[in-house]
Amino acid sequence: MTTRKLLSLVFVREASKILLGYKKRGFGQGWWNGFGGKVEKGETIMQGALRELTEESGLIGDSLEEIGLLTFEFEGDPVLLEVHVFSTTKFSGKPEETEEMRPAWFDIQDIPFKKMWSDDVLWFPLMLKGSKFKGYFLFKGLHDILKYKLDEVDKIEY
Ligand SMILES: COc1nc(N)nc2c1ncn2[C@H]1C[C@H](O)[C@@H](COP(=O)(O)OP(=O)(O)OP(=O)(O)O)O1
Repeated sequence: MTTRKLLSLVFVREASKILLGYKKRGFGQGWWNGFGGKVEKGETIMQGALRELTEESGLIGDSLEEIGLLTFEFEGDPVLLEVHVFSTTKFSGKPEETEEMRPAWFDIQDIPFKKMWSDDVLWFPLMLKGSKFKGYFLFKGLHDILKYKLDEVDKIEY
């Protein structure tokens, strides 16, 4: 029987730059990603996204927009990851290194895809051009994508 784990993933944008965090520990350690994590009991996905953004980057987000819904399956693992992707250009504070993440701004022409999850190179172009998207990815191990489906959508519907 499969179960679903809810997670958030937040990207902060400014002009032609995007803020990524280098994951220092845990799932995705050693790779650059947005900021996010598990949605906790009693909080909405949006509340979880805002909390994780602050915990991992020191920034306080404002007006997060949900832009993507990604489902990840890992071969042999009955737990599906349902990752809700958010974007914002509105925030306060300064990015600071935390126990979990080291933030850095990247030009959108210079995103370090070789040091990121292998699905990112497939859906980032949709995010960067301002589209909303839904995707499913089946992984073998942590690197290889066996199959995937990715669609641009008008609206994120659950
Ligand atoms: C499998 O492909 C993935 N690609 C991308 N780009 N991001 C992913 C993928 N799988 C998971 N993620 C994101 C979703 C979350 O933002 C983080 C994982 O969060 P984590 O497991 O670290 O959650 P926390 O609540 O922060 O964990 P702690 O228990 O360490 O606090 O990666």
